[in-house]
Amino acid sequence: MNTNRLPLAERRQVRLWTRDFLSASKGQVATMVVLFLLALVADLLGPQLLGHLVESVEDGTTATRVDLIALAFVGVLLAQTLLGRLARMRAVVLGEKALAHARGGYVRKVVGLPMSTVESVDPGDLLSRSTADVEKLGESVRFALPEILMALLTAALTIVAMVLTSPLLALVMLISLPPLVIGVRWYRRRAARAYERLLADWAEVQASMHETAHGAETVEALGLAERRIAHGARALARAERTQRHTVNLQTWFLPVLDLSTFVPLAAMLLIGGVAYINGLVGLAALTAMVLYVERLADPLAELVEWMDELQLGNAALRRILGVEQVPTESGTGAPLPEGSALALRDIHFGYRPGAEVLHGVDLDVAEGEFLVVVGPSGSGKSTLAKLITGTYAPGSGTATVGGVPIADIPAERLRSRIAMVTQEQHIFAGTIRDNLTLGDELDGAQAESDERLWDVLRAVEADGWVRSCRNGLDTEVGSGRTQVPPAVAQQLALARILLVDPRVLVLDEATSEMDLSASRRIERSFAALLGGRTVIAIAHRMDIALLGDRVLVLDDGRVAEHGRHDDLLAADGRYADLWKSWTTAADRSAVGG
Ligand SMILES: Nc1ncnc2c1ncn2[C@@H]1O[C@H](COP(=O)(O)OP(=O)(O)OP(=O)(O)O)[C@@H](O)[C@H]1O
Repeated sequence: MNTNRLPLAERRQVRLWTRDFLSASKGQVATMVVLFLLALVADLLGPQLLGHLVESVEDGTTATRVDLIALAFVGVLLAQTLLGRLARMRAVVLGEKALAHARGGYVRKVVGLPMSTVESVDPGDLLSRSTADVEKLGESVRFALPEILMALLTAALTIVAMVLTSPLLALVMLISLPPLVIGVRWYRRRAARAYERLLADWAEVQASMHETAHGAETVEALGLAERRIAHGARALARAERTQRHTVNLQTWFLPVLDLSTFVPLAAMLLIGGVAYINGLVGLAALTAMVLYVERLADPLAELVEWMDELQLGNAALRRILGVEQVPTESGTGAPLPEGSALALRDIHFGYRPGAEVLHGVDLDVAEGEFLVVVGPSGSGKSTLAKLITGTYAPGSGTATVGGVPIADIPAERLRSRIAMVTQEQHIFAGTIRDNLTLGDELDGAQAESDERLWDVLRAVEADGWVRSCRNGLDTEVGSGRTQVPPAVAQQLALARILLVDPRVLVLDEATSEMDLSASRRIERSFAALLGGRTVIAIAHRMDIALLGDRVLVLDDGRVAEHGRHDDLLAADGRYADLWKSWTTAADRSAVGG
């Protein structure tokens, strides 16, 4: 079982990301803040009007004046509601944009990770970062951010209004500062750690369930159900303990918060009363001040409530951005390969320490040569292919293309040099154009011209089919839309590779479904793809060997023989044995069939 976890982003990285995002959306942020401020100013006018009302009534006023103040109060209330709504809508839009930005970055990074990294990390960790964590971040930016912004602005403006109303009484508020500052600092540090642990614990729960579901057949066959249930229960228990811890932290913090809102209210009534009796403040100012203090309690409570969500979102963002720290490429300054000749020298490789799969492979493939690699199952053919395509770096020895070590070539540059063609022809939901240019979009390159797309479609002989579709290149395919026949799917996959135009092609399993006698069209499409390129075909069927210029025989991770088909047959060695047993089996199945 794999337990490698992706790293967590540094707090500094999260701050940088947030700053970059905010500065890229300056205009929207400014509009949102201004709307919030206007809503708050309207909100703060309320207590002032009520204060005047109280004072006017005490001084003896007319009904008209009371009506006017009441009308102004209603107007202010309406303006506040409208502006508040507009501001929140802006905040939600901005939040969605931030979320899309984070999610897009994560997906771009993950699809660019080397296969060796993807295979070596805990799948639950990888999965939960793109599902549960993105969801947590989403809740945080959609709901917590606007609320916190609103609460902060409310608190700040309320304090400003208090200072303007009565600087003397505003000083009373200082009483609540020490417990508040100490309490928040104490809580924030602990809560941040607890939430990070909580997300990691939930990722483990997800990993455990994923592994059990994924390996259901093995679990069933080996009678591992009880063990897997216990494994899941342990992961859940850990998550539950952490969750309890976070609740525990809150139970300590909330009373401190209550205290820091209750004490100033009591102090304001007391000191304000004394000040009023001594004529230091008027009744209007005192009424407004008491209302302001009471109002401060709400944003403070909101702040704490939503700060938890924000901490959770922050922890999620650290996990999402953490993937950025995984190196996608080795040396970026490697020189460009000259030509496409391959040279492997004394390659040793194993997936795990102490279990070597390739034991000193030497191989030269000339530019434009078509080499077929054959060998018994498990002899290391696919492993050799993965080293040539740079999926894995050799443990020792060197593998070069055009004189440059493959491991030193940055992944996106390597993709346009060496491509792997497999049997899988996935059609993505989208237009035919999207399906052809996938690789370009990932690399951020210029979109291909239609002319070029038709050229490659013609080369693989799929142009007729695309023309027969009503919308041509814009025909929607995949996921229940226009059906793509399997042969065309294969041709589109080959066209995709033609667009990337790699100099070296590694065919792994790609040829296993190829019917040499019947599927002439696919065969011709393949011919268009192979022409002029260096090709290494991993053959799981021996008759593919007939297509190559040369055959290499792998046996137990070593090169047993290499040469032309006829010469190897004449040599009557390992190749001749494989050929004989394959042709006999093929004859038998032909007779049987
Ligand atoms: N991802 C992996 N992790 C660990 N071991 C692996 C991995 N892939 C392959 N192996 C092991 O490496 C050895 C060589 O496997 P490889 O797939 O390269 O052989 P192959 O010749 O392509 O076999 P086949 O013809 O059956 O596909 C086998 O013992 C296999 O179990």
